[in-house]
Amino acid sequence: MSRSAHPAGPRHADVLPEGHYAAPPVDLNALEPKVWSRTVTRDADGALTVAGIGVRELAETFGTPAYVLDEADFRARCRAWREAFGAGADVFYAGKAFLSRAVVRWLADEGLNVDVCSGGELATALAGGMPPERIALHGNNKSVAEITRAVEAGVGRIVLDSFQEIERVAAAARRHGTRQRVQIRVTVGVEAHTHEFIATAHEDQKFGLALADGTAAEAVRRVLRHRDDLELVGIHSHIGSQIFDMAGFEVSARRVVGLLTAVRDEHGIELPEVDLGGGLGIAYTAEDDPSEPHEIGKSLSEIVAKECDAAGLAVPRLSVEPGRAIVGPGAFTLYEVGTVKPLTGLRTYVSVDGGMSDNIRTALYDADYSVVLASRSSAAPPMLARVVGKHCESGDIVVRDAYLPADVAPGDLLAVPATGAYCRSMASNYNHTPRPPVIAVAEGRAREIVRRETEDDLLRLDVG
Ligand SMILES: Cc1ncc(COP(=O)(O)O)c(C=O)c1O
Ligand SMILES: N[C@@H](CCCC[NH3+])C(=O)O
Repeated sequence: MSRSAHPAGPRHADVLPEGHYAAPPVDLNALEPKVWSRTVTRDADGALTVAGIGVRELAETFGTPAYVLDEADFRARCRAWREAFGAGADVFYAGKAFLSRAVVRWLADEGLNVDVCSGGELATALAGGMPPERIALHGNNKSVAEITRAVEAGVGRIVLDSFQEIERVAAAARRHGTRQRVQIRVTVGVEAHTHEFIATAHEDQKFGLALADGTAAEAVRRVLRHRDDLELVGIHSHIGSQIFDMAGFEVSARRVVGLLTAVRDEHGIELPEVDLGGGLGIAYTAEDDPSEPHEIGKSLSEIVAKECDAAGLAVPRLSVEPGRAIVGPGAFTLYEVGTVKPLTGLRTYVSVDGGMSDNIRTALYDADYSVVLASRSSAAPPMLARVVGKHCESGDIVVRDAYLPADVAPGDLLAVPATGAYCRSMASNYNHTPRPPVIAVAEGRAREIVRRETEDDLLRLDVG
C-alpha cells in the first residue's frame, strides 16, 4: 500500500493518521493478480495455495520464514521475454536478483543466458550447467582472479567498466591465449525515475564510462588497441532498476546508437551488439503498473532499428538483462506471526519470524510491499498494521503500511508477495539469524532448492 493523500475509506478497526493513508481494500482476502505468481489462489478453507500446495503444508514441512518460488511462473516469464524480443535478440537473466543451480537449469532449458557480477555468481552459473558462452560477466571492480576465471571458463562476454579493466582483461586473455569477447558499459546520462541507490545511468556514480565527456569513446580506442586479445562486440547500457517509464530506455537506446555511429565514423567498424540492460519494474502493490515484456520488446527493437536506419548502420543484435521482472513476481515470503501489539491511536504492530535479514529492501529503499493473511481467510474488519521483523532495529520493517484483518493472531501465516528478486540474494545473518530456504513449487510438489541455514552453518565459520 502506498502512502498517499487519499482520505480513509470505510470504517475499520484502527484509527488512521488523518488523510495520510490509502483506503483499505474492499476485500482483504482478495489476491491482487499483479503481485502474485500465476498459480496462487485460495482453497475452499480460505488458505493460500501455490501450484496446488497449501501454505500450511509448506510451513509444516519446511518451516517459516521461507521463500516460495513458483517454477511455472518463472518459466512462463522467461518464455515471455524470449518471445518478446524474438530470435534476433538475447535475454540475459540478471543473476543478482536470485541465483541457484535449479534456477540456472530452468534458464538454460528456456533458452535464456545469464549475467553474473561476481565469482560466486559465475561459479553458480557454471555449476548449474549454463554453457559458458551464454554467460556475461559484469562488475565495476572485478578482481583479477574473477577475470581470469571468466576468461578461462570461456564466458561469452565480459562487460568492461573502467580503463584499468581493459588492461586486466586483455592481459588475462593474452595469458590464456584467447581473444575475449567484450562490451563496454557506458553511462548515457539519463536520470532514471527510481530510488537514487538503484539508478545507474546518471554520470555521478560508480558504474560505466561516460558518453558525454568522451570517456566511452576513449575506452573504445583503448580496447581496439588490444585487437589480438579483445574482440569488441558491442556497447552496454543499464540505466537502473525498478523503472516503469520507458522514456529512459528510449533515450539510452538513441545515445548508444549514437556511439555506434561515432565508432563507425572514427574506426570504420560497425559493432554488432547492443545491450540495453535490465531494470524493468514489477508490481509490488496494486498501484504499480508495469509494462508487459512484449510492449518493451517492441518498443526497444523499434527504436534501435529506427536510429540505426537513420544513421545508415546495420541493426545490431539486441540484448536485455531483466532480473526482477523474471523472478520477482514468482515468489512470496511465508512468515508466522509471533506477536500482535496494538498501539492506541496509531496502528497495530504485527511481528513475524523474519524481517530485515530476509528482506532488506523496505529499510534500504523505502520499498512498498503488500501482505495477506495466508493460512485462512477472515471476515474481520480491516486493521491498519505494520508488519515488522524480529531484529533489534526499529527500522526492521517488512511492510510499512498494510491492512490486515483485525483478528490476526499469533500462529497465523502471512504471505508477502513479489519477493523473488533481491530478497534471498540480499539476505544477511544479522543478529546471527540463519537465512531462510527457497522452496520451489511445481505441479503439486515442493522441494528446497536452497536449504535453510542452521546455527551450525553459522558456527562453522566461527573458527576462533
Ligand atoms: C548491469 C545490470 N544488468 C541487469 C540488472 C538487472 O536489473 P533488474 O533486476 O532491475 O532487471 C542490473 C541491476 O540493476 C544491472 O546492474
Ligand atoms: N538490489 C536492488 C536493485 C539493484 C540492482 C542491481 N544493479 C533492488 O533490490 O531493487
